Amino acid sequence: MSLKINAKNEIENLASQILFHKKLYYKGKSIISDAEYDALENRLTNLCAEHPILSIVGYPFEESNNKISHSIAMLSLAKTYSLEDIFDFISKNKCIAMDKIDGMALSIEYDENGNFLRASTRGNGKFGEDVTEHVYHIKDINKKINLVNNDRKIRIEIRGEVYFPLSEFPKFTDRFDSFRNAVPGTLGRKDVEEALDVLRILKFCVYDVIAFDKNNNYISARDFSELFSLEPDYYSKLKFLDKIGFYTSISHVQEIEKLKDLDSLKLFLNELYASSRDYQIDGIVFRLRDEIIWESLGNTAHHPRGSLAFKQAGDTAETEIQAIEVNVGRSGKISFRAKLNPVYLSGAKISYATLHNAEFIENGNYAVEAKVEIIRSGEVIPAILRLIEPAEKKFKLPTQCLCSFPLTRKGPDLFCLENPNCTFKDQESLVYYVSSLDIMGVSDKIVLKIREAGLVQEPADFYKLTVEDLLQIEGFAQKSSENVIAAIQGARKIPLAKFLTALGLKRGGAVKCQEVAKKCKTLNNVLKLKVEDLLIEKGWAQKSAEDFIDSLVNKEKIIQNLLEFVTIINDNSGLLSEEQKNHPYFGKNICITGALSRPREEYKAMLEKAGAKLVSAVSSKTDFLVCNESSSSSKYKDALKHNVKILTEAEFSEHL
Ligand SMILES: NC(=O)c1ccc[n+]([C@@H]2O[C@H](COP(=O)([O-])OP(=O)(O)OC[C@H]3O[C@@H](n4cnc5c(N)ncnc54)[C@H](O)[C@@H]3O)[C@@H](O)[C@H]2O)c1
Ligand SMILES: [Zn+2]
Repeated sequence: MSLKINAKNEIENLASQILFHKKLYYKGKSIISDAEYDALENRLTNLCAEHPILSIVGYPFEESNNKISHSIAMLSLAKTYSLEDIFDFISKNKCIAMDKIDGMALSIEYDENGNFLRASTRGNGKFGEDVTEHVYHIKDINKKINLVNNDRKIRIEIRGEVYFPLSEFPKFTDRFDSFRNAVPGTLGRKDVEEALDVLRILKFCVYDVIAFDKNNNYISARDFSELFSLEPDYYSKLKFLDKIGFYTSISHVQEIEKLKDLDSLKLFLNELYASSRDYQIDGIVFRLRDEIIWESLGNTAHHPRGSLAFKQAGDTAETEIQAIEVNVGRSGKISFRAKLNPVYLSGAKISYATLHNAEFIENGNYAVEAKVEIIRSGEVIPAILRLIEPAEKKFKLPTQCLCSFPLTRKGPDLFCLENPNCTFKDQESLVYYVSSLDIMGVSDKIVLKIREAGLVQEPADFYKLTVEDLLQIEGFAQKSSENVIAAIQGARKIPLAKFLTALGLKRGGAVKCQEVAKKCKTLNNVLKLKVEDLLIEKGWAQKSAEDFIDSLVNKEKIIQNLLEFVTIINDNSGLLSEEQKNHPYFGKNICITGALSRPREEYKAMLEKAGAKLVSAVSSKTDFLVCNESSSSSKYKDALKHNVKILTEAEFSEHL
């Protein structure tokens, strides 16, 4: 009896976890690897194969009115991690193998004259989100196709994967955390105009076509091939799509001839995985070549029976936990990470893995000296998969925050709630430190990511970062990591006023810090300042002077640690504000619209530095609209209406 209850609890627990992770995943925000997720689904399949949650396809976007109904359901794929399953599948049927592109499925419909009609996402398989507006701007998707011999006036629907080309990603790391969230993030945007620069570079790879006759009846595989004089064979269908102007990744589509045994299959797959492509794949799809048999096999509620995807488990390795480090997040939430005996996984040296929260540590019995298996599957920060051998001593969860105040337990997490001034949870101050120093190419978003990965606790930690550290964070490639490290290391000489501003001292805005720097000349003198010394200066009241000195004292340790890495240049303030005041954009309201060659965030930072204000709409108070081309956008029209000067990007950047 109790066993049954336990199993029931586990089933419910698994189902709710699966739903939870699905929701995050389809928003492009997954927090566990696919292998971890698939393990949950597998466990549920073993306990209760008919559980309804297992046949849910996708996860719909938030409620909206713009749903498009799919006349033929857009399904998922059957998946396996086992080579034997694949060998079995291809031994029974003549198959082809092709990339399973890690993007987002789209349905593109054309009318009987070959004109682009509308586009939708997969959604829950039956209804998708209308993304017609977005697709107008995706250059890679044809807006007109030419079907020769289309006497029967058939209508076709193309299905494929829209993806973010890898080579373009480095330009967008400050906007997106990963390839995965770049596509849903862009197609999910209500304001298409804001997403133009991304839409223009998205690529589309087609893997299927469906046809309908004048009366909207589905045209069978046999009729389709007769209609266009093709062999009823998937490969011929792809060639046909290629011919009418779609990209089909056909160069990566492999006909499978003779694979005698598992070893030759392994070799075959290794070669496929090793070939170079400008997109990420999350598997290889095996599909029956014969279109008529494929169609006759039909579908389950979840997937077509004639296709099977092979997924490669993320690489795993065994190692030992050397230490468990605590990190205070925004809102005071405590997260934990394991410092590991370094091991190499998928080409990267791994020294840390996330331990998530207090509950994860308790349930998994993780502790210093425990032997664990870790996994890295490309998408997420390395995670601990399981405990191999427990440690002798159990790990004692901390009772105090790094700020010495007691921690509060709430569900699975510990929080620092009792100290409103906890500097450790003061995430913003780290971002502030870097952004005040204007380290080129290191955006707030990058700092936050580094912070969230638990790699920095205080400003001095930035200077200890290595390329290898960054490579462990999702979205950081070799080149971008090298650039970030080079930028940080290149910014070690800091003028005094800037340094004081970057510390984020209470009442210590840029102007006040400039005055203090001018007065004191050296950091040593600043550290000796007393409240009375400030009170004799203009603009300091008792309270503000006290706050400033207090927070300077509080940050003394942080300052000392920084001095191990940075050199402070004695005062030369005053210069900056003169320079600012003379800048042509000083005090101006500037609006930017449409696609530009550089990320908007970069311009924003430059404008702020020049003392300009970036505004989101055009009104009579706006001084400039920056825009590369005339358009029908409301901002452009407003600019004409209010006589706002319109600058091209080139004109605009001349002064930056
Ligand atoms: N990490 C997580 O938290 C998490 C959560 C949920 C799901 N997932 C992962 O998502 C996957 C299940 O999601 P799914 O059902 O959306 O997709 P799927 O993996 O079942 O694959 C179906 C999709 O593959 C795409 N595709 C790419 N190339 C294709 C080709 N050549 N032929 C046919 N289809 C092709 C299509 O978009 C299609 O809709 C699993 O791999 C699972 O691990 C992960
Ligand atoms: Zn604290």
